[in-house]
Amino acid sequence: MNAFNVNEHMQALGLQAKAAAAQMARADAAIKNKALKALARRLREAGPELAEANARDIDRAVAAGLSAPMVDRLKLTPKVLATVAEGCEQLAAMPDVIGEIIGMKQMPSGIRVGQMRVPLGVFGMIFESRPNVTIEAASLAIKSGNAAILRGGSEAIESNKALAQLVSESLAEVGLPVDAVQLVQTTDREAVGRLIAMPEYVDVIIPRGGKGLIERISREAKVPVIKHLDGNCHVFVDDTADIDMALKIVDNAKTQKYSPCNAAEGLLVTGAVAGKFLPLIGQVFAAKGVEMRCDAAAGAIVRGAGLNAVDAVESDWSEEYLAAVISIKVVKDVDEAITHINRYSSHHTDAIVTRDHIHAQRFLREVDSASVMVNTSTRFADGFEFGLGAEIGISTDKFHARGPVGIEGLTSLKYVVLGQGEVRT
Ligand SMILES: NC(=O)C1=CN([C@@H]2O[C@H](COP(=O)(O)OP(=O)(O)OC[C@H]3O[C@@H](n4cnc5c(N)ncnc54)[C@H](OP(=O)(O)O)[C@@H]3O)[C@@H](O)[C@H]2O)C=CC1
Ligand SMILES: N[C@@H](CCC(=O)OP(=O)(O)O)C(=O)O
Repeated sequence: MNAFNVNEHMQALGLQAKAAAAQMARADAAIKNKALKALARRLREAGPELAEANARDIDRAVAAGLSAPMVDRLKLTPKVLATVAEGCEQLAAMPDVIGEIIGMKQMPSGIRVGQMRVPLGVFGMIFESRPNVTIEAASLAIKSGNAAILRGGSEAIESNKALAQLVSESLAEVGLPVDAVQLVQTTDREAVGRLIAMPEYVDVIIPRGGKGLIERISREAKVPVIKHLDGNCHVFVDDTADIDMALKIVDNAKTQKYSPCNAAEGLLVTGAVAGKFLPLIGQVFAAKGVEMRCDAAAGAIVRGAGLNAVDAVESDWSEEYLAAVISIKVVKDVDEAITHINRYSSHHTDAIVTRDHIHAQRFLREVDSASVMVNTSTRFADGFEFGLGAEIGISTDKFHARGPVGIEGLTSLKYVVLGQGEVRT
């Protein structure tokens, strides 16, 4: 048997994706929607092959000593499958934006100028070991008329192969090219190196992951990149905050799930309310086993309430724990909070809890993050929650797409010009 050749494999995926992209770009909206509904049906009716593939991934992850939240992220429970199936159906029900022409205006020369929404072409996506993302990316690729080459996390390879099979069957069922969504069949990271350096086939790369991934992409990518990076998200409790509301929000932002990029990793509290708020949230955290890494002022209050605190070091302010740990700092006012966030946050999502309209407005304008929130939890930074139907991920880039990326983020606008024989003088 021939040895698996990564280079040849990636070359083949690229070539096939390019051909499929042309067909997807002109595919009828009704056919794409039919494929999405077929995929939803297959996910709901998935047989033992999928469950067995997922069990193999989970067993391997447990044996390798992966943390509980990371193993959790791998699981294709009936609820996860129902949610992704529902996501496909919701996308099918959404209007098709491909081919839409907007802003048509008559110019003094007589020509009419507008913009048409078109797919990006082929996107390559590298993402974490969360198999539901395979379906979210596949369904968004179909709806937006793109072709996708997907490289999921190595811990999820078996589940991803089984899911990719369902996607292929759904595309084939409605007569769309099966190569519109392809999964990289190896966990060899050399494949990532190839995927990000094939400008002849790939129009854009969407990396979704932590710093190591991004360093490699920034060094080696030869195609445009929409970065979906780490989330060092903050909640700032202002001096006029409703304390009960702040408790609910901070608790949810930190503890509802520890592994997502939109979970809070830093808590900032103004000195005016720290004495009241920190003992209360400290009790909530202590009961849930959340380690509190505090600056001197916060530590004194937390310890004064009879709770444990760890002294924060400089690196804690930039840390994305993805675990039951939070950094806590007492700040003087909204200015210090904004300065701290702009210096240490990963520019993903940050929230203020306040009753002061001016402070809320300043936070929204001055915090330089993809999503800025008032009186709610950072956990809401999500395409589904923002009404996009589904999401490719949360872009921490400023260009092309920022924040949760849905259908429109996978498209661009080209100019269309309609004339009646006008020429330029
Ligand atoms: N902004 C967003 O939308 C999201 C961001 N994230 C972020 O992702 C991180 C958590 O996921 P985690 O699994 O730890 O992320 P990693 O960055 O470790 O892995 C993500 C993907 O990148 C690959 N990868 C990582 N490093 C390299 C490299 N040097 N060369 C080639 N491929 C590489 C991994 O492959 P392999 O399996 O081989 O390790 C995996 O497929 C957090 O920082 C989180 O915030 C997560 C979800 C959404
Ligand atoms: N938008 C998603 C975030 C997804 C996410 O960050 O995933 P992961 O880091 O793999 O746990 C949500 O809140 O559900």
